[in-house]
Amino acid sequence: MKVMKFGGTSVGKPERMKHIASLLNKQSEPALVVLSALSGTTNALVTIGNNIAANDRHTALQNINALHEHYKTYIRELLTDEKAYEKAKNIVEEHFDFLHIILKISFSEALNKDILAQGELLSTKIFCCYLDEIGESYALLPALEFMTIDENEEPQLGSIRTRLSNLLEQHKDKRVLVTQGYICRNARGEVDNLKRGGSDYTASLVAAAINASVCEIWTDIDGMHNNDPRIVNKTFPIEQLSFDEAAELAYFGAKILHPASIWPAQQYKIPVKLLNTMQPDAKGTLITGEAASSGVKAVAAKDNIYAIKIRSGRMLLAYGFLRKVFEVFEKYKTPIDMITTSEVAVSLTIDNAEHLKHIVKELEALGTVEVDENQTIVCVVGHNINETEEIIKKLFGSIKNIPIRMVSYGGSPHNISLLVAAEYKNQLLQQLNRGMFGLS
Ligand SMILES: Nc1ncnc2c1ncn2[C@@H]1O[C@H](COP(=O)(O)OP(=O)(O)O)[C@@H](O)[C@H]1O
Ligand SMILES: N[C@@H](CC(=O)OP(=O)(O)O)C(=O)O
Repeated sequence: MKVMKFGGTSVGKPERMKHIASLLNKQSEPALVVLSALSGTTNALVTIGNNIAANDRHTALQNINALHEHYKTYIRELLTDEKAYEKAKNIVEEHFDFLHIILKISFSEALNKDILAQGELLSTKIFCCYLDEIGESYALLPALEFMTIDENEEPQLGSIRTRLSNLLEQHKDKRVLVTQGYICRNARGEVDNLKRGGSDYTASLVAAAINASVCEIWTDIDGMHNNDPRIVNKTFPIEQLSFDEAAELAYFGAKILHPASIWPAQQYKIPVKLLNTMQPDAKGTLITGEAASSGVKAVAAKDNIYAIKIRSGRMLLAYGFLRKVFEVFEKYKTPIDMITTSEVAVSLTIDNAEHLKHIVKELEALGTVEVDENQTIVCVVGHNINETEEIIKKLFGSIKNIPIRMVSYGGSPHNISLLVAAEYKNQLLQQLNRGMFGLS
């Protein structure tokens, strides 16, 4: 059995949803289909949750009504068979009734998670109405019955495997199984989620749990490109990546893939394919254990980075200083991305500023602290690039006229990261495209 995950952009329009069904029809093996919410829905639900949290119920109601209209139009365009349409209409009404009820209840984080779950619940149920209409035999496997996370928000792969196997056993005769991405139950049994973009994570967890032949991530582009196509004009798809290379790119901003989705596939040796829903014959990107070639594969950028510099005379010839610095970040559960040190200063970066004030206050006990907001990490990724002199030369030749704030080299043989102020990001991506790939 294979896993096929379709993202928000692949289900965002009725004709695309129809296209998914036609793709399923061509599969030579059974498929477990993971769907995201229609594009824009989760953002809209986040806004509605924020409105309710701020007790602005009037705006929340307006936003709920606008989303409701979107779904009414969507199912009208998707379904022609009256029976399937009536079924979809009842589903849409049921979920929007729920949102209206929530408007009357006092806000809590648990309630917010219920709001956020509506997108994937709606998309999968509506898709199943379309499968009814075209006479496809399928089963809907509710993610809330098998996808669980523990008290540390880590997926419980063992119990996911057991529960999912039981559900699959009940539907052995079906060639199409549908489930929701993103949503899960937490250790308290409440509805929760795998964080924004988490449907990719669902797909790779599910693939690991059922030992799938492949985990296909279907989106609106023909694979992982060598540079960010939203910023750089001339980019091209990469045919093959190792899991390590893909992890670096996903973590450092290549939005096509959620960073957490790498480890389950890597650990259970499930190949991952990134494919284009609207161009299903395009090669896409294959991600497997080993890199098929060396050299630079791609450049990616991660925004909203905070650079923190701690300067202290006490570092001179002292040991234990970095431990004290790290302990502060550990205390506030804030991961560090990049780090560079000199004899009198440590510079590091974080992307989660939730506890920044407290972190700075505690670091001030160790030295003078400076924080620069609005920084971007640009990373260059490729198998063993650190060992290739020619690549290093090209890289540093490409960054002319751009003030580089930090460089991280050697942490992994596959990644060289540069920190720049956000205003230089686009220029740097373009210059690297020219310098590293000869594309302008
Ligand atoms: N290096 C990259 N290669 C391919 N796509 C990228 C890259 N960096 C950013 N993207 C963006 O990722 C988008 C796909 O991700 P996303 O919007 O999350 O899709 P989905 O809705 O299918 O989950 C593409 O449209 C593309 O603009
Ligand atoms: N709908 C969720 C989960 C998700 O993964 O979406 P997408 O596959 O469209 O990135 C979100 O927007 O965060």
